Amino acid sequence: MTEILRVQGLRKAFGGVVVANGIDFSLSAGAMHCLIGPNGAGKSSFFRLLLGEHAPDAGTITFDGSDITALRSFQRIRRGISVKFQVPGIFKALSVRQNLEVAFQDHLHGQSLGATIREMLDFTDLQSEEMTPAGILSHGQQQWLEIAMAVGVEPKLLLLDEPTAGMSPDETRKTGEMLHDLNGRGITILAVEHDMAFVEQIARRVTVLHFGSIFAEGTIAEVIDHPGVQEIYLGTADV
Ligand SMILES: Nc1ncnc2c1ncn2[C@@H]1O[C@H](COP(=O)(O)OP(=O)(O)OP(=O)(O)O)[C@@H](O)[C@H]1O
Repeated sequence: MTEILRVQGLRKAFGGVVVANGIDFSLSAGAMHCLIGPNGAGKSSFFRLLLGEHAPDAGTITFDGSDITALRSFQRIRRGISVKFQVPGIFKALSVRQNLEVAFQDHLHGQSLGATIREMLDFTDLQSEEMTPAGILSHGQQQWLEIAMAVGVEPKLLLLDEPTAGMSPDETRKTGEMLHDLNGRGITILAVEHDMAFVEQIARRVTVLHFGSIFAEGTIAEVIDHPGVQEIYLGTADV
């Protein structure tokens, strides 16, 4: 399979805190992959490095065949990387439709803008909430709106930081189905997730990050069976 992402020797420290300690990581195009690890392992920082919000101290990031290490965030987004962070990025006072318009305004215009908004309203089951202020949607609906804002621009790679945090079991299951749908449309997905049932629902392969380093990688069964993985969650393992 074609490789869509390759990270080599990625390193970043904030003073004495090393958030990425020489990460080597790759993703095949079409993958659905989860990144797990204890709190503070560096998962969100890794996303911020991929998106260009943090400049690495060392290492390279190759995306879709090009070295993007020196590119700024907006340039990476234009090349097809989209992200949904943990902190809600919706405008609560604006309607669902206005949120989608804001998210797509740099990429889509006229008929294609209208068509994509309709498609995303259908995809998220938010058709009847089109004019509802986003702030009064349920927590799950707000998360889906944000996913729609991230995917309407047709990314090649979608990064999701804890997409199911705070969701009910039903909302979590539905989110898993949505991600399978997106993956079926050809979008490569990399998700940070704590909920192992959800990881099992969506991921074919899993990478475990610990103290900014890759600790283990494999299928879910391989990772769960890994002797050190249980220990790092209990806080007793060294890298
Ligand atoms: N801008 C920053 N300046 C200083 N320290 C930072 C910065 N960003 C992150 N850190 C620290 O780096 C470490 C990794 O943080 P990060 O948020 O990447 O971990 P995480 O694996 O996503 O954690 P969680 O699962 O709790 O979200 C933490 O100790 C955090 O406090």
